[in-house]
Amino acid sequence: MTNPVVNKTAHPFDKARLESVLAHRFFYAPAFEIYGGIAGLYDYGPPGSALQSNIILEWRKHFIVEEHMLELDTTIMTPAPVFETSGHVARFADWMVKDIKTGAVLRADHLVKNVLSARLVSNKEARALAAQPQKEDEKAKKKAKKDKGKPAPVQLPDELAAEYENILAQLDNYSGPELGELCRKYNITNPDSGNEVTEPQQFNLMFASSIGPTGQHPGFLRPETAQGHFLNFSRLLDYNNGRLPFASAQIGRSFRNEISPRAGLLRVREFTMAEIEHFVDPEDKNHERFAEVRDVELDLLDRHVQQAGSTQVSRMRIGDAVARGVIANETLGYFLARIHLFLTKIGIDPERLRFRQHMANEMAHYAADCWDAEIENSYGWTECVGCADRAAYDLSVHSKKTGHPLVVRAQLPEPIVTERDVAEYNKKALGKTFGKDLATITQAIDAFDEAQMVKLKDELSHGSATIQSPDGREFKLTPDLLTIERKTFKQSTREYTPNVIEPSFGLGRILYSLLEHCFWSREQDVERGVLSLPPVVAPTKVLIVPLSAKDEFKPLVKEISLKLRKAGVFAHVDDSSQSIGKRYARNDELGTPFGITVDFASVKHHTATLRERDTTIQLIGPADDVVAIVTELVEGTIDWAEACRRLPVYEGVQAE
Ligand SMILES: Nc1ncnc2c1ncn2[C@@H]1O[C@H](COP(=O)(O)OP(=O)(O)OP(=O)(O)O)[C@@H](O)[C@H]1O
Repeated sequence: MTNPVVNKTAHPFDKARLESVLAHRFFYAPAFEIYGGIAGLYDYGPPGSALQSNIILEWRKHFIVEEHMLELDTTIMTPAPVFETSGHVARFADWMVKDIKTGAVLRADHLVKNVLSARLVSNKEARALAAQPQKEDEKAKKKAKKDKGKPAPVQLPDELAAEYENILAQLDNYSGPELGELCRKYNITNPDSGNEVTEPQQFNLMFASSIGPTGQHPGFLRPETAQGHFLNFSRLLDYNNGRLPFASAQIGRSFRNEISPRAGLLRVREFTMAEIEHFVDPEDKNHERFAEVRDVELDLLDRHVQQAGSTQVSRMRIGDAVARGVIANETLGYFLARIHLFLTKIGIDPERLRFRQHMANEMAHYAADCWDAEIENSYGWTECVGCADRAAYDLSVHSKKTGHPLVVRAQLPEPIVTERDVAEYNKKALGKTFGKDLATITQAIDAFDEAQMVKLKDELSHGSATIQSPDGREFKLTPDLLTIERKTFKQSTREYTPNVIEPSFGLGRILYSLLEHCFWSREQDVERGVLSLPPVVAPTKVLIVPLSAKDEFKPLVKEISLKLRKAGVFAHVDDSSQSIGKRYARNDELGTPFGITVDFASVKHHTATLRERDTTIQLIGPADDVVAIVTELVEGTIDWAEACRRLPVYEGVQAE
């Protein structure tokens, strides 16, 4: 028997139904609800927390354990100078506009996107309507009734629709003033009120605070975990025996004062991130394990395609994408492939996953290349993981600011021997002639390049030379004060600032997209929602269902529970008075992949039935075999088809 096929597309995805399941089963809910709630803050309930923990567990295995990454847990509260140096105080901002009458605040790029997308949808509807002969049948009447009060769709001229498509394809490439121009040019107003909006202004997204009772030390809640990695670079390097490349990893909370958080978990003000900083030699960005992922195929949307106004992806092997220069280097390509493998392993639909390259204006000025893993959900394509080659920016700025060298000293395989002219000073004579300007003179000469040194040597050989200090003063030098000698230098180490490749995951966005991708309704009953979460992330792996709460079932239920616990399988006993069918239905909504039923026959023969969530097929076997098989299913060492080969199908009816 192969894996039985389940028709998950029998009913179109029903978002309202999913939302009701998520609220009803308490996956997550608005925080502080009984105080009226605050936009962008959510609490996770038992299944949501367990799902997030399981995603994190898998993330740790897939990245930290598999790649020997150095795990960190750095502070959230950060003194202001850190973010002044990193550029966040000046630049970690979004463009916002205000409704000129109501004062309502909107994010400028989201406003343009929402209004133009809505106009394109309306245009499509109008064209479809114009192409159809007007029918007065029951269906048309019903639709007219449903649409009552809705504005009639508006058809756009072809060129205007094409302009809108082009703008939307490269929306992230516009600056604030350009977004303002778009609002004026295309008459974009606040959709809630119809009022005009102000010119875009920058709004910094960091939550400001102060550290200590005096208020003397301003601080911020971190908007990402990255700075904690950079500031600890020297210690990490030391921990790694001074060797590169290596990666640090951190899972923790970040905070962003988003302008108008909407779209549930997709745009919140406090969220969990999982970030990796992979430190690499700028002269060698090849990756030791690249061959392992060379054949992984990704849907890529490169910047040239977007800048030409298209969103057409190309499916490419990661090996080819790096070889053709579509992706800047092997290390970046390696991580894109590993991100793809992780997301699909936890249940993201590969057909709804793409990698979009940042356009020129969108990318930070220091970044060498940047790709976002975007997942399609009912809100559209959503960035869930950013993956950037940040070059040497972060380590360089912190090192410059603090004077602490954040560099690597690598032993060269062969020492480099060079010859150069250097100044030999007669410091006694120089001090006598120039007094406290001695240091100014020697520093100016030591900073000379080769050509300047040759010129100085030549002039001195003719009797005297005049040099200029950085503050513009001139000093006349003679051969008794200094000579220029040719010297040989041997360099056996190389000092450099590493480059950083940074994959940065937002767990809430991944978790929500996963819930959408896994949700469907049973063909025979639209009310019966199912979350087909893979066992690896499912909150509960096995539901144990005795026929009733009667004492006679208890010993076997206890025995099976204990054996599963010993095997490390998270199981839950439901001995409530509801029918078995209802108990299974509840657990289908919670995403529990397997059920073990204990009935009178089980007690008598020491057997149990094993039910699979998606197919609802039940197998029967000795209780110990069922425990062993379900353990393997949960660990992913066998699939359901293999379980069906090992145990006979149960033909009874008790469970559904
Ligand atoms: N407000 C938010 N709510 C939830 N997740 C977020 C939020 N902002 C960022 N993330 C997550 O953190 C990841 C890395 O953050 P990054 O700074 O690259 O996002 P961003 O480019 O600022 O996102 P956006 O453009 O959508 O605001 C994102 O890919 C996303 O998964």
